[in-house]
Amino acid sequence: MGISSAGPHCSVWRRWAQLRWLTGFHTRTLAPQSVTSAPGVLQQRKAPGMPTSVVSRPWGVRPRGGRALHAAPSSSQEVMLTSERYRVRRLPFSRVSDSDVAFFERVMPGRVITNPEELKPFNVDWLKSVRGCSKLMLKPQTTAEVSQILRYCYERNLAVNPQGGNTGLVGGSVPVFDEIILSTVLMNRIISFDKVSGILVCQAGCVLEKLNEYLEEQGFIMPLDLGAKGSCHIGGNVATNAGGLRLLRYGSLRGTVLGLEVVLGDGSALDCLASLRKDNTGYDLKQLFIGSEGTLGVVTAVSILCPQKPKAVNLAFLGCQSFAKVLETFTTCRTMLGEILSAYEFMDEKCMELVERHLKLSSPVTGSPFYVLIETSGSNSTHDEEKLKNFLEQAMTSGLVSDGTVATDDKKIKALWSLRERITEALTHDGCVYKYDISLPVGKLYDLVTDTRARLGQSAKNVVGYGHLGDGNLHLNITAESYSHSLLDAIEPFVYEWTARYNGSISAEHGLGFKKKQFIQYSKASEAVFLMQRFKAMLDPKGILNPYKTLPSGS
Ligand SMILES: O=C(O)CC[C@@H](O)C(=O)O
Ligand SMILES: [Zn+2]
Repeated sequence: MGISSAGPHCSVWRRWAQLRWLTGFHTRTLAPQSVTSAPGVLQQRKAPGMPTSVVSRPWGVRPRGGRALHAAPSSSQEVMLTSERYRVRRLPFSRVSDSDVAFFERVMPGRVITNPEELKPFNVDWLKSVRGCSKLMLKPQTTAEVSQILRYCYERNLAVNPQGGNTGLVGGSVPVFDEIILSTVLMNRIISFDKVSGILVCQAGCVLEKLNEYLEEQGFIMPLDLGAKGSCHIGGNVATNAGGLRLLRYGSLRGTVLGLEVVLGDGSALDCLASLRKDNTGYDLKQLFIGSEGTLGVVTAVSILCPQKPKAVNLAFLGCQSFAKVLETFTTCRTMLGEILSAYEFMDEKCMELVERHLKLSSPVTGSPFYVLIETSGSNSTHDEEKLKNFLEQAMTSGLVSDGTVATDDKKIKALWSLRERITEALTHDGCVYKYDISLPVGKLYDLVTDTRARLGQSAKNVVGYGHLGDGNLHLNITAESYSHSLLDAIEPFVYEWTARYNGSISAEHGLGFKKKQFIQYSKASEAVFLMQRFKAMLDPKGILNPYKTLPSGS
């Protein structure tokens, strides 16, 4: 449908959207996977058909009021061991002995996993791209237990891999060799919530979506939302400084996290669990742990500032004929929507093709090379709709947008969001995925996709670009039939050099983990990396915490 026939009036849009909904757009409702059992304890329930050992499946297995859906890709093929695929040498840590296992059994009886079958899913990342061979997983319930574990590991020189929901995309959440997996899965207690200040204090293993559900009941939401919400743990979110879909509105975790409790490499617990908006007493130590990917300490509890739940939410899903129009639409909507703009996401037509082909989702808006998803969240639906209507009128009459649909009801909003949120999942069905999570000046964002596509030609199956345009964050993804060193060599360091040329970041929100750590110098000066290494040596002198991650090896 062209701009002229749609007409610039909002009600026309909505009627037209409803028609589209009836004709082509499907939503699915899945059974809930998680339940709240005792007050304050958020538990996960095994979904039907799921192996007992897998209580969580990342990247949004399940929808709630949220818009996440569906399971991770399954592959019958064994994932290659990280140590075989990449040239990496095991550091001289001790190996877990029977007496170590006996010690842990005494500390946390019944919460010590040594069964190789049970350990399997926790040794492999969600993308099925890296695999460790840990022989031991521990499931502490309290900070005191985490302290006991780390004190012992420190004495014994045993390496530890802290693990939340295992939803990471850079190989940071699984062991590289035989590190002990320290899972936060049973640390899922809400400690307090203050309705006046909106400050939530909870243990690190609370699932993001469960926290959001808990808050919604009280008229609040989490300041963070991402596709993996159904499985990811808040401690893991903090450890990676996850960005997600609400960052444009509520800012990064560096602003919303007010306090942390962390256990250091020698087992000492650091209580910085403040619940204050303002606190200028000395250095802000919690910032060191936000985004440190479990290499400086294990986050055991989080204090976080939560916004009010918006009363009115609207979504517009629009087609644009060029990336220049995507940018101009952003400028226009920022000006015209102002304080109610809560998300501005973009995706190219390849993304939509893959979502349709692999997940059988059909978009109500087709025929454009680019799509944008604009969300407004406010407190007055009449006011918000009026603003959105004016913006849409402007965008359409000026030719910025060539097609589109709007949704105000919850079900349609979720279904539209899933077109964006499920791109990651669709990509995994397309073959082997090479992921790049890049920050760039917004005007350059799509040039990287175009240049990469031209460079790789037929050697890649698909090269797609999407992401959080409002945050200057591109998700460049390349798929191929199978993993190949030569394709990787064609992509890297090309993508990193390109990014550095424009002073971008080679990891906007996913962290460096195992896969990107060797490339840190493209985004950080050597003096900065050196200082990071000194922090690491000070806080984790034996280097037992998440070794082989974040900081470059061999330096
Ligand atoms: O899979 C990716 O590249 C991005 C995942 C996530 O950060 C998203 O924004 O959907
Ligand atoms: Zn993202």
